[in-house]
Amino acid sequence: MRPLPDIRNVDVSGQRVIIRADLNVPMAGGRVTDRTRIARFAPTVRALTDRGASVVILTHLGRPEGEKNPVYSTQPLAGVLSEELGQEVRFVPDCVGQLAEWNTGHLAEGEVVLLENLRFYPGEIANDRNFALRLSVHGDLYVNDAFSCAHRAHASTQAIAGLMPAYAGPSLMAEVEALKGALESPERPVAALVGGSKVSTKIDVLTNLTSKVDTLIIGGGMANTFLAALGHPMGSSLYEPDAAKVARDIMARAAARGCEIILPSDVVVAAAFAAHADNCVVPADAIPNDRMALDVGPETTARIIAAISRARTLLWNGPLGAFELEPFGAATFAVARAAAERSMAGRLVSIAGGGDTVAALNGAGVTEGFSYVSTAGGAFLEWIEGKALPGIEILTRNSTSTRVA
Ligand SMILES: Nc1ncnc2c1ncn2[C@@H]1O[C@H](COP(=O)(O)OP(=O)(O)OP(=O)(O)O)[C@@H](O)[C@H]1O
Ligand SMILES: O=C(O)[C@H](O)COP(=O)(O)O
Repeated sequence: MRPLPDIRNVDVSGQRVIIRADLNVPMAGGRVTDRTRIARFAPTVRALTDRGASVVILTHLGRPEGEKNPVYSTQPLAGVLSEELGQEVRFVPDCVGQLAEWNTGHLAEGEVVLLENLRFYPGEIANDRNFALRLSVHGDLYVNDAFSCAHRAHASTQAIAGLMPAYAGPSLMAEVEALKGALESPERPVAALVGGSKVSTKIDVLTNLTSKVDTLIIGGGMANTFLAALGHPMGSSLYEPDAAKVARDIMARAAARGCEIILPSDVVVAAAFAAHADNCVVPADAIPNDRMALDVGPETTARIIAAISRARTLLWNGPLGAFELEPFGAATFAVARAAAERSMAGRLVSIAGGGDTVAALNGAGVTEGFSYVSTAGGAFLEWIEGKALPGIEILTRNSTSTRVA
């Protein structure tokens, strides 16, 4: 990979710097429930304001599908970022157009503004050049500090970087360096644990992982999709019916390549997606019609812990269950504790990533026990897979980046 143009080598004094951050943090009831991504990003802003720049922050939050939806407003993030920075971060209730331009056009040195959710506009995900142009007028330089969005070719991660001097931010660079170091020649056997709910955007990654890892442990909504592909009834569980063929192909490839796949043999089912919902443990092939699988069961948890104790490297993205709802975090927390213990005993290199995955490790109180914790989930998986990430590729290709240095 060609070297990334580093914003730390640029004189930013008096410049308006646009930063693409990933402040897509877990939320509940309009409040931030895990601030890891915000806390990791704050030093990037501070380093720029200390050097005389004003800062315009771009981020998405959730998947509002191109429509303005107050549930996904970035406004609550401004307060949390202000606390982390120890400085006011002004929220601007749009990311393009007159109001946004007026705000970003009148920034004093050292001032910081956070714009409204980029994904309120369809042009963001469409990687639309015109939308990127409308974003680019907010500043003189562009910085991408969102490693966890680097797998997305969106207007704010790719198109904009072709329109103005573009640099990598310090936390993006730190993530790349850390993952390169940890994954260049991982100690074998390597186990990957993939769970969570973003089945359709992550399932394809598993195909290539079967040739990179020795054991593939599948949990969460991802596991439900595999169980459904095996023909098991899924009741009202979250799963992706359209991915059945891909799931079957992955299982066939894994068998051909000698990659062991671990799927749940028992699951915790509940009547509703709610904390303390009426629940019980059933075999994974016997989910009742009116129940949903919200966690893997105790037998599966023990099998996963045993598989991790045979591994020398663990790569983990996506919780095993709906961990944010009591008691459906039991498997995730037990596995997290077991992995952290082995890591601290020097028997395992444990690398985990993802917005909710990090929140789950924080919930289990074991983040410090992991060898490395990335903010990235999908991007982390694609990095392991060996794919070029568009948000990083464009920075290395962009010749305009040297103009201001
Ligand atoms: N069995 C399940 N049914 C429904 N939701 C589940 C289940 N298991 C896990 N989840 C949900 O998965 C979500 C997290 O998945 P996700 O793929 O977003 O992980 P992540 O670590 O945040 O990765 P990324 O950073 O890529 O988003 C949690 O909100 C959790 O409730
Ligand atoms: O949480 C993530 O992985 C990033 O913020 C990307 O979110 P997305 O999967 O909705 O693009």
